[in-house]
Amino acid sequence: MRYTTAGESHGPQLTAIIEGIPAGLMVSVEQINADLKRRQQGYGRGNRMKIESDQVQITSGIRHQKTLGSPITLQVTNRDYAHWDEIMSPTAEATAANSVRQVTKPRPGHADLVGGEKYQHADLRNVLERSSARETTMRVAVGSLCKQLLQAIGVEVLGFVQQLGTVKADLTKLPKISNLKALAAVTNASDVRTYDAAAAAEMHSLIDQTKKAGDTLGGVVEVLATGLPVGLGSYVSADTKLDAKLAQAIISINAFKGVEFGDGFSLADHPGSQDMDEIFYSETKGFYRGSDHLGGFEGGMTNGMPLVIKGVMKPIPTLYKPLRSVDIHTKEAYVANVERSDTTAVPAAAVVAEAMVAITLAQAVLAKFDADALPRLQTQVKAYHDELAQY
Ligand SMILES: Cc1cc2nc3c(=O)[nH]c(=O)nc-3n(C[C@H](O)[C@H](O)[C@H](O)COP(=O)(O)O)c2cc1C
Ligand SMILES: C=C(O[C@@H]1CC(C(=O)O)=C[C@@H](OP(=O)(O)O)[C@H]1O)C(=O)O
Repeated sequence: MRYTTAGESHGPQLTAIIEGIPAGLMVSVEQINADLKRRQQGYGRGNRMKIESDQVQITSGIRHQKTLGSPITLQVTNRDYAHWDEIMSPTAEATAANSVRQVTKPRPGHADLVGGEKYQHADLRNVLERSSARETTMRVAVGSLCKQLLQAIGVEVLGFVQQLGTVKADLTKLPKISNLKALAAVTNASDVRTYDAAAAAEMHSLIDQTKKAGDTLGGVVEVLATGLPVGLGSYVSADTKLDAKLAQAIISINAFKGVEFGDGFSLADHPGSQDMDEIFYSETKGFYRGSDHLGGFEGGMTNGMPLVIKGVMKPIPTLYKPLRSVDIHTKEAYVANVERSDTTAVPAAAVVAEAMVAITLAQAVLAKFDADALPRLQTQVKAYHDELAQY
């Protein structure tokens, strides 16, 4: 399964084309729209989210709510384009407004300067329009479809916020990972998308203070996945390791700078006797582990324990109290351009991370089992589970 997205942040629309989803999957458009809404919510976002109301349109690959096996096209309109058509029209000639409103003072931490140098753009708007995380809308739409496919074989995926700025959710309050539905109910009800109400209140006031100061915040998101078949991915070659592919998927999200599996960097704090997940066997469960310090991976393969992956998001680079920069035309020192911006987008990024994990897991499932038709895929997954139960 492969997909691509297209679209500029203030252009007419966003598009995704997905190829390789099996035929016969019932698709809920409501579920895709609900995930798009989850990505739009989140305390600390800027005014753009008041303008947009992301709704997917499906224009190919699905007939009477069921996938056909052919490429699926998803589209989301940018409502803000109505305010930008003179600046962003794909077809009209440039007007005087375009030269007056050129972006020439690159923002430190955004793609502006390097993108301008690399693509020879004199107007850095040509960079920021595509480097904007507006693009993650389509990843969430694709991820929502992938979650529906994964649910059809018993796999659930959920992303939430573990830390916002310096405020950390209390891990001892995390509901049981085996009950992702309960955790989803708690985190979806929170506008900072965390499970710890006391931490959520602190996150709110930190966001308020930071916004007042013209500054921005990053944080840590966590994604869990349950019900995964044992043995997705492989140890045999560097490019078959599924944990490596998941790390790439997380780091591909705008502003993500680090990734951890299970206990992650703190694995270094303990001797091996405390970090390995010991192996047990029972007639009913088969082989199982007593813990999940390694986040569900051994040898680049899923080991049947929940997948636990975390990613760190740096603070938003655009500051209302802008940082020092240099005008690319005059070479004079200035403060950077101020675009309308979020104070923090960690709650939204948790939904994007969930989508990226769902896409990567769906790709692994479709590489291992039948990818033509869902009923055959389901039969194969069941036969595989039955076979492993006899191992
Ligand atoms: C959901 C989401 C919303 C974001 N919103 C903004 C924003 O409003 N302003 C901004 O400067 N960066 C924002 N970012 C981060 C930039 O897109 C990102 O820093 C930029 O593309 C440069 O890429 P890099 O940080 O990965 O190097 C957002 C990121 C995400 C995931
Ligand atoms: C549009 C979205 O996020 C945008 C991501 C973003 C950036 O630089 O990444 C900058 C802002 O764009 P604008 O200047 O239009 O407000 C955010 O709003 C979105 O998430 O849908």
